[in-house]
Amino acid sequence: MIPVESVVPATGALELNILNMTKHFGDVKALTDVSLNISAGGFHALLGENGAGKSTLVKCLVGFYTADQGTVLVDNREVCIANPKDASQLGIGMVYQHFTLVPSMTVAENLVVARGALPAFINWQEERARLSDFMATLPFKIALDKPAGALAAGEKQKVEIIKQLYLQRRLLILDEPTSVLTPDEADEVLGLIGDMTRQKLLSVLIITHKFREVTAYADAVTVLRRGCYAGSGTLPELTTENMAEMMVGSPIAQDVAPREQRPAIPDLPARLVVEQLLAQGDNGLPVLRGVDLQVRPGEILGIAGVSGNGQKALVEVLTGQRMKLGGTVMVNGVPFNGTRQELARHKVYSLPEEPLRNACVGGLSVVHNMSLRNFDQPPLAHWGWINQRAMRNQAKRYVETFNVKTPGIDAKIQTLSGGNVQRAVLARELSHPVDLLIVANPVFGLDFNAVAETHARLMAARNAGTAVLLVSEDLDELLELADRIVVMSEGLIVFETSAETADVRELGHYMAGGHVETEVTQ
Ligand SMILES: Nc1ncnc2c1ncn2[C@@H]1O[C@H](COP(=O)(O)OP(=O)(O)OP(=O)(O)O)[C@@H](O)[C@H]1O
Repeated sequence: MIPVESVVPATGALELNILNMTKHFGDVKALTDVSLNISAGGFHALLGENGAGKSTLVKCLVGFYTADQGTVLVDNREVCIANPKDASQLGIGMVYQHFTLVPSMTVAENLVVARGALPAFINWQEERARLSDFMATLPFKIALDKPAGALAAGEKQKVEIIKQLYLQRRLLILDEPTSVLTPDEADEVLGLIGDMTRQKLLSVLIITHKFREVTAYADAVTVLRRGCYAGSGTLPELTTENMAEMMVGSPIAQDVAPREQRPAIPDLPARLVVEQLLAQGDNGLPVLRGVDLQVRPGEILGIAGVSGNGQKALVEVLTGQRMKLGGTVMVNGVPFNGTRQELARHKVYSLPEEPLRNACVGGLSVVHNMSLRNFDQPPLAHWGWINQRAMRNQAKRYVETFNVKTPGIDAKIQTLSGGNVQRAVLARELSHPVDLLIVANPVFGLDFNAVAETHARLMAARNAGTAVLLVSEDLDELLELADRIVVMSEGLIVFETSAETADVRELGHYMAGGHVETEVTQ
């Protein structure tokens, strides 16, 4: 085996082979004998259902986990990647779903610090000049002097990618990199990376659930199923159906009922009424600046907007996780502050963004997380006594109905794959009669079957009379599911349209910061 230092070549895309990689977590076999080849300059997609082992494979590759077995070849030479530093020395970098920037440092400082091994004295003039030259080679612009914490999610993700390019990576691993980007931003970023692969400057391994991205940018795919190699092939030869079939055996198409077949929205008073809502962000600056909206029973109100425009704070205020500074929130005609009692009384359920962080206790078991909403109520509790068996039975039912892949109901929820955490929270929040449902990016990280299932569940809830507030950065999702769409920009609702007659370009205009000074009507 060649020591890492002697393999590091100058620059240029690297060829990577993973041979027979196996990884266990206790009794869970997350990877079994998986092999994968990425050609130099290849744009390779790694596909698989939630829990198939994709993250485990790339984490083994970058030295975050140690595989139990397996060989990694870089440019046909065997290497040992014992930790992320080894991967970095080989020119292998990773962009995660979550951000790794230091919020209080500027973009320039983040880029320079990422280089590591800094001199005692940093000549900022030189660094700035070098960074400006580098930025001039990129098609998108980011203000180097802005603190990373002040950037919107899409911009942060661009900086994460810029950081990897600045570090002259030879293989870039992208783990669902476009989840927080608009389709245009995604095309911009993937287009740039695609150009670099064609020039043989970079090889790419991308994990994505979006077939559109695979067909538009990848030249090869490897598919995992239940931790095993399930197939591979090249594009454009492989169709979306071929890939879906490899992922699951046979694809399930669960279509959402077309708009015209939906029950009409009952003529009832609004269930959620928000007026002139004000709130501050974590940085003390206004984040909600007078939000007005209403949602009626049997209606889905879609909130469109580029992330970072107050949507997260709105969900937090409505679910009692952030204080409002002014305005009113009424549910079923009475003031509502999102306390646990009020949530239960008015049957308000929610799926916030990043459910592992915002809707779960990571170190608790699946069964306990699934009981967080009702552990102290019948049938799980009587006169203060918690019935463990009832709690376990509820969890087993949820796991089965929502097809949550977990080693068992006693596993810590933080050990489930991202998509399965999402399913577990959906199961908890959607298994009761729901009067008001507040969901933010509900299919983030879900595989295609789970997306169809989740959309069908949201639509079923709407058709059963639930008032649904759906925050989504995915316009297609909003156009498919919502009855009305409003656009949120800089903490305000700036535009409203019926989803049926919505004009995507007009929505895009307001999402990009265009304003209109008209009253929003219901
Ligand atoms: N740290 C861990 N401890 C225990 N089990 C784990 C751990 N990490 C992953 N697993 C298990 O390994 C399996 C593969 O998970 P992994 O996260 O690799 O899937 P994935 O394909 O990336 O899924 P997703 O699309 O949902 O992100 C799952 O059964 C998961 O529960």
